[in-house]
Amino acid sequence: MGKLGVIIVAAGKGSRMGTAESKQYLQLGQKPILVHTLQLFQNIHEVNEIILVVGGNDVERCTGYVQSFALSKVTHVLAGGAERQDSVRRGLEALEQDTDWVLVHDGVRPFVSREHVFDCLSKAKEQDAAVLAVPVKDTIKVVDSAKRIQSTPDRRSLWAIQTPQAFRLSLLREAHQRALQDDFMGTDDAMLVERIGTTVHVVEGDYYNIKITTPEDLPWAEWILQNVRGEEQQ
Ligand SMILES: Nc1ccn([C@@H]2O[C@H](COP(=O)(O)OP(=O)(O)OP(=O)(O)O)[C@@H](O)[C@H]2O)c(=O)n1
Ligand SMILES: C[C@](O)(CO)[C@H](O)COP(=O)(O)O
Repeated sequence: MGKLGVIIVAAGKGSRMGTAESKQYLQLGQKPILVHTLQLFQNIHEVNEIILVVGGNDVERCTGYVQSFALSKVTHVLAGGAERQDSVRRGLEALEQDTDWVLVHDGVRPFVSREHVFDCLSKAKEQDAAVLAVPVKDTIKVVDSAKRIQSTPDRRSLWAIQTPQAFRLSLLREAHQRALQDDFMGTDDAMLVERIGTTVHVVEGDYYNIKITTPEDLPWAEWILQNVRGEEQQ
């Protein structure tokens, strides 16, 4: 079976949301967005440990959440880094030594379904590395800096990548170490694993697993909470 650790990254500034309060602390229903996400993983029996990575000024507030929402699996509340990748790396350093598998998940994706978390983890246990994703619905163009279309990739090969991303822990640690050595910065963990030559497998998720990013995501998030995922989150 092997021990399972989860890293929740929530140290971003939320600049695209544009609110005074960073988006992970905005209320969704009765609780901050980040608390919904944490409760989801707290309630998965197979999870042994959760590392929560937050902004340097938010460690105290989040330690308070751990107490008040009885998030007993959160063993560390750490300050993150300048980029998401730096925050994940700090989380990796904190995981217990005997951890075998790790899920990395965005603190601002509160609607991943339990079923898809298990699907992703199962695939990683077979193949070492797996991520949730959905097929893109739009036609995607490659556009240059002068806003001229350069090409149109075949949509059948395009997937929008989500989290969680699941890995054998030793593999993800190596991938982060190599990225650090090479001064490589990626926008997700899969990229770091891909570049060291390991295949990452895609597991189909669903379109409700949004990353709350811009203001129009907020009413959509409230709707998903009320109509789709409300029961699961309590
Ligand atoms: N230095 C960073 C940057 C991002 N994140 C986290 O990574 C996740 C996905 O990032 P994104 O949605 O881009 O969040 P922000 O960086 O906060 O948003 P923005 O780019 O609009 O500033 C979020 O949970 C965010 O808090 C992090 O832990 N550390
Ligand atoms: C990891 C991620 O959520 C997968 O879609 C995404 O890459 C995070 O990117 P961002 O630049 O931090 O929004």
